Amino acid sequence: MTKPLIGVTTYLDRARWGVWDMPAALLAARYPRYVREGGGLVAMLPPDGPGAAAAVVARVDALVVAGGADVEPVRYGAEPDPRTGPPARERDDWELALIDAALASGTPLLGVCRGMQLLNVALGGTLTQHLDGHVGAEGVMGLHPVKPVPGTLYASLVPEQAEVPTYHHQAVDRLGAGLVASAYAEDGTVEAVELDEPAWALGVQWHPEMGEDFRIVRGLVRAAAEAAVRR
Ligand SMILES: NCCCC(=O)O
Repeated sequence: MTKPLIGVTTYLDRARWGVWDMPAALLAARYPRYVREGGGLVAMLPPDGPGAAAAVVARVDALVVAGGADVEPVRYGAEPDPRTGPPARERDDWELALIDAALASGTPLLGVCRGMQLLNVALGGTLTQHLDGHVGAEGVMGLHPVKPVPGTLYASLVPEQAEVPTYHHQAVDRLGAGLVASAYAEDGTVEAVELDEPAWALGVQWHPEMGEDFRIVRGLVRAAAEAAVRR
């Protein structure tokens, strides 16, 4: 059977390589490795006009919304806190359109860090613009335990408390419509969200691509294969 094709969003940032010094679509190589370890094929999805999102989603079997810049606060009705980073408007527009298209079409979706926050914002939720004292909030990747909520999709994939690699200074505040929290950190930070109806849409606040636990991405790829059969 053909492996499911997993679309992964990218940064758009200035980069230098060889004689080149210019804007580039960037994706940490950990993401393709993670998707391949999960059993999927990778398609990188650099920002495009939001009007292309539905056609792109129709051609992939699942979507990973990768980590990155802070979501522009106006997207969730907030004034920017001085500690919020500069906006990545083109990327926000593109990824919000991809998330809308994935949810509308039942395409399985995994949001990683920024991707989880964007999933929450896409559904009308809000973010805390800066966390004090949370592991990973002071500019250094850290590890902390995450506890699953029994009965959730996340708990079906990772039933036990797990140490996760984490790097973020923002977090989910008010949950978006139809989302439930499916894992928490010890300090009460929401660490995973998912839809409360039968659909494969999961967001995790940490960076699973930085670790060696592939249960989440294997779940995504299984769901992608099932969704491909239904199409
Ligand atoms: N806000 C973008 C995701 C990373 C962070 O919260 O630092």
